[in-house]
Amino acid sequence: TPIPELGVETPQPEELRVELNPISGERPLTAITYRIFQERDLIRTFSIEPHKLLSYLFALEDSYQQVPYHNKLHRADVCQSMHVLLNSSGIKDVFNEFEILAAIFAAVVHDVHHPGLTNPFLIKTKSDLAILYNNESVLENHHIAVAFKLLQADERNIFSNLSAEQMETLRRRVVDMVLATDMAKHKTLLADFQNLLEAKKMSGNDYLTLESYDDRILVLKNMIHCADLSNMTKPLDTYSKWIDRLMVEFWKQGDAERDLGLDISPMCVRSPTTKDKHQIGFINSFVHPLWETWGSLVYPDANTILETLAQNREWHEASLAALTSSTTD
Ligand SMILES: COc1ccc(-c2ccn(C[C@@H](O)CN3CCOCC3)n2)cc1OC1CCCC1
Repeated sequence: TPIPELGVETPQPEELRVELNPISGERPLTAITYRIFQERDLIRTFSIEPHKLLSYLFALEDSYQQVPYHNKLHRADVCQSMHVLLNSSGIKDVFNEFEILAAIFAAVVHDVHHPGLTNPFLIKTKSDLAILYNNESVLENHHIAVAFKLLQADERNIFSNLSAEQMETLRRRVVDMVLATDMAKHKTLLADFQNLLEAKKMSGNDYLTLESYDDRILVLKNMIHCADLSNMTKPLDTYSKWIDRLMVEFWKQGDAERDLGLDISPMCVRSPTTKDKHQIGFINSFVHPLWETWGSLVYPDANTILETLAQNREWHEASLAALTSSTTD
């Protein structure tokens, strides 16, 4: 039976549509994720009970701390970006529905209940989370634990119709992908990705064939990492809104560091040039190398993304030049 467009059968679709509209405004994560699950037919394929999916997504939306950037909007953004990346040319037929379920789920839970603080801050302040996770991928471990804890309630267990073995593999994939969003893993993750693509190029196949679990999850790890670092590849007006949110979050951490008599993290210093300088540095060090590698995998699908990334970097360089010239006048 086809899944009704609004998720549930109703004799008054118009009234329900009116009801649901404000939800998509207040509940962007639920609206986007539910739609993606529907479009990818995941609800039917895995016999997910719609009311359980809504309960779980509502719980995810409500399980967050009031932080300006790492909140449900960012999660919705990463989920939507993941949805698009999964359709990239050259890989759209590579992954099966189990991997797609795991990838969308990982994106939607990847930073649930984020405190708006960085791993280094949590570690140097000897926070409960750092003690609990022994300084190792502290936030990422927390997000995974919260995501699976929420699943334990029967009315939220969207995977109740998966076999034990299917659930075990899904959990493994989700843990692997969310842990891969830890920036501390970036260099290794990208190097492994580049080695894989080099090896595939040597094999001469003009399309990607991925046999082992390790190769397949390596591409998915880089995909969620790309989705997580996709703000800089978006049109400038969207990108600059993300920057403003993130800077408020980082400046608040900087204030906490000062109040605690700790060194203020470089990115958390309130100064007009901080924004541009660090964006340029972050794009050069992390974002461009990653997206350039992704672009070689899905060539030519990411060309527009790479052009937008270059334009955004130039915008920062121009505003930095304007700022520094005005201050030196
Ligand atoms: C719009 O600008 C940015 C947008 C995003 C990021 C950024 C940094 C790390 N990440 C990824 C983590 O948040 C991964 N999280 C951790 C917690 O666990 C889950 C996964 N994202 C950095 C950005 O700018 C830089 C920082 C200040 C200036 C340059």
